[in-house]
Amino acid sequence: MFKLDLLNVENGLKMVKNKRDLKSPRRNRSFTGTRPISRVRPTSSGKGGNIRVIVRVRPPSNREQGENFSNVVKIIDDNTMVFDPKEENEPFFYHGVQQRHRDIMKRANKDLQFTFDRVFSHEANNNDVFECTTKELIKTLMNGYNCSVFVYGATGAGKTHTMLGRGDDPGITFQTMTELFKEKDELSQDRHFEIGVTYLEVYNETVQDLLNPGPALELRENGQYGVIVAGIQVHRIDKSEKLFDLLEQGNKNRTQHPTDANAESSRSHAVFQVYLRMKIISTNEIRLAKLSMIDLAGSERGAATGYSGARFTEGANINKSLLALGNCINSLADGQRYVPYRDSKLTRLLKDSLGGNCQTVMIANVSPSSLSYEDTYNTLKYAMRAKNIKSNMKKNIVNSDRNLNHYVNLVDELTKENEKLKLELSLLSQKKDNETVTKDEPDPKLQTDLQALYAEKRELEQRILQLESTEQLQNLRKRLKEESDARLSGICSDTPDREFGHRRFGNAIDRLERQTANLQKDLVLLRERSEQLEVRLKQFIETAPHLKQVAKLEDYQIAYIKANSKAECLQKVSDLQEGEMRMCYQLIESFSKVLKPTILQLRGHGLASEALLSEYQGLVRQLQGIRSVTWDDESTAPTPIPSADSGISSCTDVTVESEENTSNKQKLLEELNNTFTLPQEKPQTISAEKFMAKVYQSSKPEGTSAVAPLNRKQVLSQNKQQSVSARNLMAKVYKSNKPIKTNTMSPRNLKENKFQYGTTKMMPAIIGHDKNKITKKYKPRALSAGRPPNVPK
Ligand SMILES: Nc1ncnc2c1ncn2[C@@H]1O[C@H](COP(=O)(O)OP(=O)(O)OP(=O)(O)O)[C@@H](O)[C@H]1O
Repeated sequence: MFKLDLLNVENGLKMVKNKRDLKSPRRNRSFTGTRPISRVRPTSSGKGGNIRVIVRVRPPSNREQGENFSNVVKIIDDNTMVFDPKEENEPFFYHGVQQRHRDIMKRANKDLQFTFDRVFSHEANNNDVFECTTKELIKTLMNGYNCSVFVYGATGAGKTHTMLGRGDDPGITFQTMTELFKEKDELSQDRHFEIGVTYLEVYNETVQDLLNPGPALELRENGQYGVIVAGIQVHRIDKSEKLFDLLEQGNKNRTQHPTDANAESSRSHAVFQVYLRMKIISTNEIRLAKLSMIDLAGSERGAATGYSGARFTEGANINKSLLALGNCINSLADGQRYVPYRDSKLTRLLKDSLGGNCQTVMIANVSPSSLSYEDTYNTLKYAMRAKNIKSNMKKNIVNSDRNLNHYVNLVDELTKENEKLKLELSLLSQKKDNETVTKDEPDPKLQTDLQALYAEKRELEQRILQLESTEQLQNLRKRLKEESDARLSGICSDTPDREFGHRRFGNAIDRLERQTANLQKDLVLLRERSEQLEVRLKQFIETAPHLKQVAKLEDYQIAYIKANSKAECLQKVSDLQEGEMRMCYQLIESFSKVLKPTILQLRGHGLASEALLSEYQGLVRQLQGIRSVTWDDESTAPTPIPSADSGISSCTDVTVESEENTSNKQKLLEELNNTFTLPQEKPQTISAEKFMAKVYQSSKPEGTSAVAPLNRKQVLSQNKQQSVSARNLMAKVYKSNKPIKTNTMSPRNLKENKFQYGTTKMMPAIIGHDKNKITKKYKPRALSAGRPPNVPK
C-alpha cells in the first residue's frame, strides 16, 4: 500500500509534468476521446514513377524550447521516423506486483511509424537536402523531362527556409540553379542552351508576377511546357549569381504577414519556374523542359488564429487551395481518373507537377515540438498519401513521336530497308545455288534440323511481333481514351454527364488495360522461348560451321519479316492518329459554334467576367497561331518581333526578356494589345437593335459574318425585301439562339422584370427598363408557348 502511494505520488508528479507539456490547446484537444490508432504500415518507398517524398524536421524554435513543450518526433534512420513515440515506461506496481500494462491514467501515445524516401533531422542543412532531392533532378531535366519540387507544411515549419535559406545556408533554389549552370557548362560543347526564369505567387486565388507586378494573370495549358501563365515575363539568365537578385526582388513583392508561429509568414504560394530549351547540335533535336519550385503557403486553422476580415479571408483561401491540393493528392494516390485540378488556381498550376508528365519531389516540413502536434500529424499523413502518386513522364522533344510525318518517314525508311534486304536475300540464294553446284552436299540431316529450328524461330518472332504491335496500338488507344476523358471533364458542366462519360471511358480503359496486361504476360513467355531457341541455334551452328551461310540466309528472312511487321504497325498507328486528328478538328469546329454566340451574348449583357474574356482572348490568340512560349531562334514567329539581340523574344503570352534591354517591351506590349485585345463594349450603352443584329450575325453561317452589324432598320428593311416580317426575323434569331428554358418565362418573371431570353436577361436592354411596358406588351400566353415576344417598335 505504502509503495503504491509512493508510486502514485511519483506518477502524479509525472502527470503534472505532462500537463505542463500539454499547455498547448492543440495538444490538449488531441487527447479528448483519442483512441489508440493502429500502427501505420510503411508502404514501399516511392521509386520509379512515384513522387519522391522527403520529410524535414526543423530545429525547435526559442519558444518551443522555452515553454516545456515535448518532442513528438523521433528519427529512427534515414528513411524512418516515429510520430508521438511511446515513452519508456518505468515499472508500474499495483499491490506490490509489477503490472504488465501501462498506467491506465496515462494517455496512449500514437506511436506511429512512417517511412519516406528520406527523413532529415534538425541537424541537416539545406545542402544536405539539396544533395538528396533536387540535385538528381537536374540530370532528368537535361534529358528533356519536366521536374517539380514543392515544399509543404504548416506555418512556421521551415518551408521558406528550405527553399530560400539564408546567407550562410543558401536554400535549395539557389543550389539547384548553381548545379543547373554547372551541368550546362559541361554539356555546352554538344548543346546550345537557353534558360529563362519566372517567379510568381498565388494569393487569394489570383496569380501575380513577382518580378514584374501588375494585373492578375491567367493560367493556360500549353502543349510544349504543360501549364503556363499567360502574360508572365520570362527573364533570361546566364549565370546563377543573377538569380539572387531576381529572387530578392521577387521576395520583396511576396505577400507576408506575421502569424502565431512565424513572424515573417508567407501568405501566398510562391512558384519559381525555370524554362529550359536545349538544341542538340549533332542531331538538331530540341528538348524543352520546365523545372518548378513551389513554396506553398503554410496551413493554419482559422479558429485557432482568431483572425477576422482580410486576414481571415486570406487564411480561408490558403486553406481552400491546400484542401483542393489534398483532394487532388487523394484522387491521384487512389489512381482515380478524374482529378479535381480545376478546384483552385494552385491545383491548376500544379497539374503537371503532381500526376502528370513530371518527376516530382515533395518536401514535407514539420516542427518537432508538441506545440504543433496536430499540424505535424496532418503533414505526415498528407505526405504518406502523396507517396502513392504515380507520375507519367515523357520526354519533351519537339519532333515528338506523335508527329504524323515522323511515322510517314519511318514507313518510308523501313520500306527502303525491306528492298535492300530482299536484294541481299536474292544475292545470297544465288551464291548458295552456285556453291551447291561446286561443293559437296552438306549433311542433309543437319541442314533439315537447322531449318526446322529456324522455322520455329520464325513462327515465334511472328507471334512476338504481332503481340508487340497490338500492345503499341492498345497503348495508343488507351492514351486517346484518357485524353478524351480529360477533355470531357473540361467541357461538362453537369456532374451526371461527366460521371456518365467517365464511367464509359473508364470501362473502355480498364478493358484495354486488362487486355494489355494479358498480352504482356504472353510476351514475356514468348520472349523467354525465343531466347532459349537463340542459344540452341548458336550451339547448333558451332557444331556445324559449314551451315553458317544457310543460317545467315534464314536470319535475313527473319529481319525482313520484322521490318515488314514494323512498317505495318506504324501504318496502323499513323491511321489511328489521323482519325483522332480529324475528330479533333470536328470537335473544335463544334466548340466554336457554341462558344462564339455564347460569348457575344454574355458580353452584350455585361455578364462575361474579365477572366472569361481574357481566356477567350487567349484562345483567339492561339487560333491566330500565336504561341505561348517562343524563343529567339524560332523563325515561324507570327507577329513582328524585335531582333534576337534586343533580348525580347517573339512570344506574346510569355515574354522572354533579357535584363539588359527592355526598351522594346512597352512598344511590343502596345502592339500586341492593339492587335489582340477585343474591343471592350459597355453593356449598358449597347442598343437593342445593335445587339439583336449582332446576335443575328453571329448565328449566321461562316462567311456571311464579315458584314458589319446591321441596325434594326437595316435588318428590318432587308427582311422586308425578302418578305420576312420583324416578328419572323425575331423568331429566326430566337431559334438560332435556342433558349435553354423557354418555359421559365412565367408571368411572374415578367412582372419582376426577370424576363429570360435564352440564357440571358435581355429585355431591359431592349425597352429601356420600362417595367410597365414589359408587363403590358409581353403577354404570358405568347411566352408560355415558347415563342419569341413581339419586338417593340
Ligand atoms: N532547418 C532550419 N534551420 C534553422 N532555422 C530554421 C529551419 N527551418 C526553419 N527555420 C526558422 O524557422 C522560422 C520559420 O521558418 P520559415 O519561414 O521557413 O517557415 P515557413 O514554413 O515558410 O512558414 P510560413 O508558411 O508561415 O511562411 C524562420 O525563422 C526560419 O529561419
